[in-house]
Amino acid sequence: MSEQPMAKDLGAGGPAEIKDVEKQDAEVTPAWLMGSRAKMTKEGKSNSWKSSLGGSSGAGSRVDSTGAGNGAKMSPSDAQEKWSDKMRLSQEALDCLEHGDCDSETFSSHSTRCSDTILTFKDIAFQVTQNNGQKKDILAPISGHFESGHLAAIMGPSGCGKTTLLDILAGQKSAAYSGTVHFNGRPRDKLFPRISAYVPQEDVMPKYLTVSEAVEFNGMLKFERPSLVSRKMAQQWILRRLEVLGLMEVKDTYIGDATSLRGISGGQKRRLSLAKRLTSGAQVFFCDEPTSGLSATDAETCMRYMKHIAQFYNVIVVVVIHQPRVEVAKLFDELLLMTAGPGRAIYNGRMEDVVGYLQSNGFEVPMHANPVDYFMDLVTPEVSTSQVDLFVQKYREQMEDNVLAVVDAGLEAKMPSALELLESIRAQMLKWGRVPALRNSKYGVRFRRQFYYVFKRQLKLRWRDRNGLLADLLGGIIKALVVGIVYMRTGELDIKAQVSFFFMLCMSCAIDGLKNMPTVISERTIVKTEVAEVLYSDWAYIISFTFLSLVQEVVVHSIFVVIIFAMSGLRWTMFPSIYLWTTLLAVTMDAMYLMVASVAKDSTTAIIMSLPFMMLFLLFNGFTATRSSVVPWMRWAIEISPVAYSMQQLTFTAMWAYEDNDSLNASYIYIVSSSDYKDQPIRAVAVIASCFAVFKITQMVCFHCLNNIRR
Ligand SMILES: Nc1ncnc2c1ncn2[C@@H]1O[C@H](COP(=O)(O)OP(=O)(O)OP(=O)(O)O)[C@@H](O)[C@H]1O
Repeated sequence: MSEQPMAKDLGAGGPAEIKDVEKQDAEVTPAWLMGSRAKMTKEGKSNSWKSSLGGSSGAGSRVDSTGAGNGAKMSPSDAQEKWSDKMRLSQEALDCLEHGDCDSETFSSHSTRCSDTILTFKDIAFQVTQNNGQKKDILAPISGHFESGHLAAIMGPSGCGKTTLLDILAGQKSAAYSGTVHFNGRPRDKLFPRISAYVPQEDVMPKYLTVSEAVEFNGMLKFERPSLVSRKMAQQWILRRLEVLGLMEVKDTYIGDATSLRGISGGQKRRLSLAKRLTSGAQVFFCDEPTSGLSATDAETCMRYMKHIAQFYNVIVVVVIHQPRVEVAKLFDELLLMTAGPGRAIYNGRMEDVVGYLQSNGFEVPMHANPVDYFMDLVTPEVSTSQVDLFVQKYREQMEDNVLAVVDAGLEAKMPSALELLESIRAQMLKWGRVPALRNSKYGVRFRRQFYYVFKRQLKLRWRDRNGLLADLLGGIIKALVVGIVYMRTGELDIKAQVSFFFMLCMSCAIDGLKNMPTVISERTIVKTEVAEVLYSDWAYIISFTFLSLVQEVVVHSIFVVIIFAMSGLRWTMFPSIYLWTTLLAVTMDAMYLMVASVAKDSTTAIIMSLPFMMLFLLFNGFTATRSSVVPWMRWAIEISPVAYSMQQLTFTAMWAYEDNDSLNASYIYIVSSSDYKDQPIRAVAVIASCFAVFKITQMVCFHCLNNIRR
């Protein structure tokens, strides 16, 4: 059983929505694999080990070098033993590749690799409308073809449209573009995200997750574990990925961030980004500037790992990269070089042929010069030595026809579709026990599982952020003590003191939720990346977040109310009612702040945006501004204000609690009538609950919509 396919194989699962291949004999090669081995190759593109593999193992299938039998016949201990063999063989194959001391036969017999795949794109063009209304071409029609086992670079001057092209190829561009992108000779479909991975330039990850947990999270959401693969076995497999990317020594280290938690280094973060996607079993990797911000040494190490991934797992790796140093440039098999204004191809072929191409066109690369640097200088429009027009013309004359011939053949290729690849992978996985039927969904696992993993991670992250939790709890306690001191023994004082205590209590509860806005804003970036990667539906996050933040809010609020009430000296018979109304008020106002945070671009904007809502509810509180004192056309503000309803119900609570105290009771009756209060608990609950529902639904919908706006 293959290493890389393992990830993939584990990805199949769920209800029998497409076709239940469960009953198929796991040893039988699916029919579509027969005769589909002829992988698209450009002349001279295949390297020796690759062509040798094509014959023996067969493109589109995997070699099971462990010889694991049918899972149904294996006992768990047999499975464990065979799994260990598989891990050992995979380690040997990697060592062999790293040290370069084995021939292609040895390598392919040790390593079990992904199916051969191709990615072909034709006439991709992209335009934007400028502020003055004029159209601007970002990409002129551009075509190309990438193959598995190869590391391909997209290079070019800044702003020439490299990232735009990569985003289009990866299916990450939501803006309209023209042209076609085919995977294995077919248009990409909704299953493409399950076999591809996008490694963004800035990978935001939760700081309180360890390296191995981050990798495991991706793996678990991309595949269903076969019944004989225990959690321990799955973890062994994750550790193999960490080994492949040189992350073993930091496997238990928190990822951290630049400010509050020292975690892994920048280079390790880049590699972790790759390891996460590797675990998802992708067969096509799109990487946007994976070396940006890294030292020259780290950049080289990182690219070497990517080269390993391409070769070891036989996957397509397409990398957007700025001028790499010569050692790094040499690692690439293919180069698509672009120029700017608009983005056009000026070289599309093997990296090792660059020097010859330049030479044949009269440009001798100076001794000791980096050929890529030299070439880039010639095609960067702003540089004085620029020869953009000449190279555009040379490309048309010398390369374009060949490229288009390969592209046209690629578009017509009859190779397995994403569904067929997933089916074959699942068929292999059946050797390791039962695997749920393949799902016709862009998600690897069912919503239930998505929710489970997202919720579990959220819980873990909140628990590990002890400082945050402590600050929240201590903040609540300190606030309660400070306010409690001010209103100490209010129960023994007159109506003025008591009513101002209720008013202050409502105000505190109404503004408390402001502190939660930065959390939602910082987590949003992470969720956006993960949702774009099709790891899970954003509803899994929204529901988890809503539940957990509600619980945390209620716990902190409860501590606050108990302390402050105990210090106030009011009668304990009032407590249930006071607790109920203040809790309803706090969670509703919290929902309002989270709603604003879900649309605001940063914390400052969120605070500014929340001010009008806050002022509306706080000013029209039914006490300082009563139903009879406000202008008639603004009375509606009191009718919808959760603060006003809470204040009203607290006043009634106190009035009944002090029924035996004539002077206090009379004062309360006066307040009730002068404030135009009505004892309407059901209406109060209904209005506050409606506000809560409106805020929550708006928050969820806004979060969902904004999350799905890509670029
Ligand atoms: N959706 C869009 N709307 C407006 N402009 C866009 C959009 N997408 C890309 N562009 C513009 O296209 C141009 C090319 O951007 P892109 O990021 O692809 O370039 P690049 O070659 O990757 O640049 P760099 O190397 O500096 O990262 C930029 O000017 C960018 O602003």
